[in-house]
This record gives sequence, C-alpha cells and structure tokens, in this order.
Amino acid sequence: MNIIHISAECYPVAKVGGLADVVGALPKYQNNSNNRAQVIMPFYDNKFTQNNTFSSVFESELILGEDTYNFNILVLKDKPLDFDIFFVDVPLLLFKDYVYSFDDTSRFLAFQIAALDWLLTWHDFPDVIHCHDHHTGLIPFMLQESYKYEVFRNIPNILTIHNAQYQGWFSHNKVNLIPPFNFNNVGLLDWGGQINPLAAAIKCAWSVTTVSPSYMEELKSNANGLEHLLSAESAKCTGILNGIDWKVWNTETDTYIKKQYTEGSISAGKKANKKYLCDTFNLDIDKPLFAFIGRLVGEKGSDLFPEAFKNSLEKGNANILLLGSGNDAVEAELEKLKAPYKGIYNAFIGYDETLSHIIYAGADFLLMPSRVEPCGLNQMYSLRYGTIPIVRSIGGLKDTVTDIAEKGGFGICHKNTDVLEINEAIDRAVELYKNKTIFNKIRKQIMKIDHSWDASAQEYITLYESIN
Ligand SMILES: Nc1ncnc2c1ncn2[C@@H]1O[C@H](COP(=O)(O)OP(=O)(O)O[C@H]2O[C@H](CO)[C@@H](O)[C@H](O)[C@H]2O)[C@@H](O)[C@H]1O
Repeated sequence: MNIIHISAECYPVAKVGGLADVVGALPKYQNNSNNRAQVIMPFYDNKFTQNNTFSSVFESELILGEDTYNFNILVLKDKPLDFDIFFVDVPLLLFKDYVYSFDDTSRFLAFQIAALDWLLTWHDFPDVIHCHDHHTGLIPFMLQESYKYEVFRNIPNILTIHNAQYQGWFSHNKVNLIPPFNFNNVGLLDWGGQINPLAAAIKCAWSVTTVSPSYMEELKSNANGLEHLLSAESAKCTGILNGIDWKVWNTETDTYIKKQYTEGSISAGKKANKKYLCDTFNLDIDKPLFAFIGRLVGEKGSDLFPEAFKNSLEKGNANILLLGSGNDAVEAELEKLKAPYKGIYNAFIGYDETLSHIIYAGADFLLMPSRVEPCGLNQMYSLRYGTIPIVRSIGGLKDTVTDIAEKGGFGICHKNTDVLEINEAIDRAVELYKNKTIFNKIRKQIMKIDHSWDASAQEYITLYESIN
C-alpha cells in the first residue's frame, strides 16, 4: 500500500510540537515489505534546510484566487531519513524562518494545492492520503469537491486530529482561493459562519482519527465548538494512541544526553544527567527535580505555574526546572521567580531539543497538569527515561499513566487542573522520593513500558485497509 502523509511539521525537518514527532516517526514504522509511507511537507527556511542540499523533481505554477505562484517539489540529495520526504517550495509564501504565524491561510492553502497538483502528475496514485491537523484540512474537501481533482475521488483519505483547539478559521470572503468546486456544497466548508478547515475535513474525510481513545470521547463534549459535529460524525471516528520513536528516544543510544543508561544502570545514568542539570542551572542535587517541558499555553495549564511553583518552592524541599516558551505574561512571571528561588528553581525560556532530552534523562518527575491533552508524548518520553510523570488525568494522559495508589500504578495523577491539586501532587511526589526502595523500583518499572510505534502504526494500516 502506498501511503502519503501530508503535514505542516515533520521531525527532524521542522518541529514546533508533537505533530512533528508523530509525522517523523509513523512513516518509519509503516514502511515494510508491504507498505511504503512517504511524507509531503512545506519547505521552510530553517536549520535543516540550510544544512542539507535539495534537488527539484517538479516545477509548476499554482493558482490562488487571482494570483499565480511558482512552486517546486524538492527532494533531499542525501537520504538522512528512513522514509521518502518531499518538500513543497512556494518561495513567496512558505519559505519563512517560522512554521506558523498569525495569518497562514494563503500559505497553507498554497501548500495543499501544490501537493495535490503534483500528485495529479503521478503515474500511480497513492492508495491512501493521510492528512494531519487543520493545515491540511482542506485536502479532503478538495478531493471530494474541486473539479480539478475529480480523478482522486476514489482515493481514501483520512484526517488525524492532533489538536482540535486550532482549526484554521478564515472568512468566506476568501472562498475564491479554493480551486473551483460545486458551490451548492459550500456548506461543507462552513462551521459557525466561517470557513473552518478542520470542520471541513471532519465532514469530508473518509475516516477521522484522534491521537488517543479518551480524547476522542472528550471531543464530543469539549472540542472548541466542534462538539456536535464530532458527535454526528462519530461513526467514522476512532482514537489511536500515538507511539514514540524508540530509534530517537532511547537512553542507550541518545547522543544528546550526558550519560547513556539502561534499566540496569539507571541510578548512575540519571544521576549524571541530573548533576549536569544542577550544575548548569544552579539547582540542589539532593532535592527531587521536577521538570516541565512544553508550550506555555492555557491547554498545558501553564498560567497556573507561577503560583503553583511558588507554593511548592516555599516549602524548600524540591527543585523545579522549566523549558518552554509561549504566553508573554507567563514567561515574565516565570522569569521573576528566578531571583527569590535561586538554587532550587530555574527556567529556560525558549526551544532547545538537546536540553529537552537531558531533562527527560536527569529529572526525577515530569509535570503535565494539562487542561487538554490529545495524547501527550512527553509523559511517554519521561517513562522511557525513568522519570515519573505527574499528570492531570485527561485525554492521552489518562490512557497512559496509572496512579501509584492503584495496583501496578507508576505515576502521580490528579483530577483537575488547579493550583491546589498541582501542589498536592508535588507533595505526594516528594514523599515518594524519600522512599528510595519504591522510588527506584518504579523508575525501573516505567522504563520497560512499551509505547513504541509498532502496534499503533499497524492500527493505522488496518484502518486504511478497512476504507480501501
Ligand atoms: N521548549 C521546548 N524545547 C524543546 N522541546 C520542546 C519544547 N516544547 C515542547 N517540546 C517538545 O515538543 C513535543 C511536545 O509534544 P506534545 O505531544 O506533548 O505536545 P503538543 O501539544 O505540541 O502536541 C499535540 O500533538 C501531539 C501529537 O499528536 C499530541 O501528543 C499532543 O497531545 C497534542 O497537544 C515533545 O517532543 C517535547 O519534548
């Protein structure tokens, strides 16, 4: 089966968050003697594109409303990845030093049109087109409705929702940017009076998946306005839990971390990484180290961090280290905590892939008090690195972390995203840290939990076969 993934992000080419990790891993695990998975993504101006060389395999023009843009399809000259990847280069629109900005309508529409225009020239069409998030959400609509793409009508397409909070809304004034279609069906584009690419994809895709079973259920009552649509379309919706890429996230081979380790050498390995973090960020090696890694946005509960961190740090029995960026006011509050809690608190405001690996390896606990968490990869990386997750039981966090109070439990769970519960969870973790026998036993236990992609990649294949 020939599978085409179309996405705005793909690790290691361009990563803003978990979408990149998934699209950078899933095709690797789908590629085998029966299946070939390939990726199409935009060509951005970033470190990866600056450090690699590309050649053009196709050149043409695309029409976006009244305007015409040149585009190229590029491939990598060397093959550093485990799957084929194609880059849509629309120099005037996509080639920027960022992935997302506040108005991406033309950029991502051009991307989607160029990708489909190029597919039209293929000798053998793909067996399935797999779209990810709203940036590719107009593809299922165009495949079904645009006259130009009529030859694709029988190709099954699926949409994976990694995050339903972002939907790519734009005004009906821009409807002429979409290649001509039967205007009687313009309603398929609409949700709440605007063009809503995510809603259009939910309506038109042959199948819709989310990245965990619990999130699929939760979306029916909390989907940023799409609740009724998701309930109505529930017959074609499934939750498939993300995996993690064990080729990248492996404590035995990870070249980013300061000391590699296995379950057998976990104590020495984690200690060396913790020491590096404590030396670098001026923290106390004798106290448990709590970490947060991620986007500082409401979904992650980050607006509660300043108060929650302050309360826990006041007790003087824990270190907190944060790596992330996002909301300006939250960033400023987090910076302010540095002076009063010098020696037990620090924050790196920014994005740093290497540091994130060292934190997963060196921290004792990882905080994830998310309000919304479609799957969450951080808790799975932390399990793999022997770092005990502290999570709010929601979405994928609920599906992957069991509280230590339950039989076989290995994490710390709380019900709500509020300051009190975050502080109580940290207190429980401080107590657990004191009991070294149980703490060490759990660290070894969690490293063995299998969240590799093998099973989930196969679940997607089974789904593609069922709609083919
Ligand atoms: N400042 C920083 N520096 C370095 N690395 C950083 C970083 N901030 C974040 N990261 C990394 O980005 C990734 C974040 O992944 P998540 O799945 O937790 O969240 P995200 O909300 O982006 O993804 C969405 O899509 C994914 C994939 O489907 C879902 O798991 C998730 O629930 C959903 O919200 C991890 O690899 C993390 O280490």
